[in-house]
Order: sequence, then C-alpha cells, then structure tokens
Amino acid sequence: MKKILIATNNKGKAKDFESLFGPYGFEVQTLNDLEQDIDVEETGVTFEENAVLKAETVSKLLGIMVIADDSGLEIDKLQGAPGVYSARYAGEAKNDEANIDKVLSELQGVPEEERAARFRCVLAVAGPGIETVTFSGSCEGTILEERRGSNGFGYDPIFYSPEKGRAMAELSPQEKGQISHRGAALRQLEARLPQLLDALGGQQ
Ligand SMILES: O=P(O)(O)OP(=O)(O)OP(=O)(O)OC[C@H]1O[C@@H](n2cnc3c(O)ncnc32)[C@H](O)[C@@H]1O
Ligand SMILES: [Mg+2]
Repeated sequence: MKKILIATNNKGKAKDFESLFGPYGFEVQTLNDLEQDIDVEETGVTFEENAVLKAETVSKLLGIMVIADDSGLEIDKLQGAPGVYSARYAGEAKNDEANIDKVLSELQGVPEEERAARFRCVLAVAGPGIETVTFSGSCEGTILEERRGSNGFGYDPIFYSPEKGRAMAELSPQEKGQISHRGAALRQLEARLPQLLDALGGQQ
C-alpha cells in the first residue's frame, strides 16, 4: 500500500487523515510511527507559517515528501482566540479537556447569537525538488455551552455545526470530513492530486 507521512504528533488529526486519505488507497503514517522523536517548534503567527514550518522541517530532516497541518479554532467573541494557540490555550501541556474548560468559562453567560466560531486548517506539502504548496479550509459554527458527543478530538465536543445540526463530536469521521476545515483543505489539495500523488506514490 502507498504511504503518506503527515508531519503531526496529534493522534486525532491522524484519524481524520486516515478517513480522508483511505479512499485514495493511502496508508497514513505520522511522526508517532517514526523511531526518532520529532517535534517542530511552532514559532509562526499564522496557520500558514506554522504549516509550512512543520512540513519543510520534517521533509528536510527525512528527505521525503510530507504533508503538515496547522489548524485551530477562532472565536469571534474572543477576538479570534485561541487561533494559532489552540493546542496550548490552557498551557504548554496541550490538554484538550483543559482547553475546552477555558473556552467554556470565557464564554460563560454569552448568548447563542454571540457564540460564532470557525475552525481553520492550512495544509502544507513539502518535498525534495518541489516548491512548497499550501491549501486552506474553514468550517463555520457556534460554541456550545457544554460538551456533546465523544468522537473526534480537540474542541469537537463544544463545536456545533449548523449544517449537520449536531456537535462535531457527534459526527462519524465520514460526516466530519464532509463539512470540516480539514476536509475542505484536503479537497483543495485534491485539485493538485494528479501531480502530487505521482510524486507521493513514486517516493515509497
Ligand atoms: O502540530 P501537530 O503535531 O500537528 O499537532 P497539534 O495538536 O499541536 O496541532 P496544531 O498545532 O495545528 O494545533 C491545532 C489545535 O487546534 C484544535 N483543532 C484543530 N483541528 C481540530 C478539529 O478538527 N477538531 C477539534 N479541534 C481541532 C486542537 O486543539 C488542536 O490541538
Ligand atoms: Mg502543534
């Protein structure tokens, strides 16, 4: 089976990518599958900068083509926070539950019509001999007052999708892929698939 390396340490993202790449016949591998520990410091101030940083650093280190994902949640009432700090919003320990608790307490008492938010995702593809390319996607919704559902990862239990009429964590992986920021970014990437898959398939 053809393999594609996603430059991420996040197991939740890895599952999203498995359901998104599966139909193309690709086995998804992540940094967790490698023997060496790789954790790229995210010094960028935009999703795009961080996605490119992760993709290019890992690609150069391993000498192969990789895809990196930088993503996060923007809440209007919090002036776009947690944004690029989504993973470490409640501290460097990167704790999904603590991050959710922090958002819920900051939005306590805020009425539903003022709880608009969106997930954003930028994918960067970097590899030897190719110019790095990026693709982005977003997904509009609102922040719930309490957790709902147990699928997905990160902020999924408190993100309500009006399109699906359910919380993101109440959706199957396939349903999430239809409306998610990651699914949207991957569909952008798909437009370049003929070129990229050739290179990806050829490398393994
Ligand atoms: O950098 P890598 O190793 O890929 O893993 P990470 O978890 O640090 O990933 P990011 O730096 O891109 O931070 C993204 C955070 O945004 C949140 N997030 C992104 N996509 C999400 C999704 O589909 N559902 C829920 N939360 C999401 C979640 O808290 C992530 O930890
Ligand atoms: Mg990160």
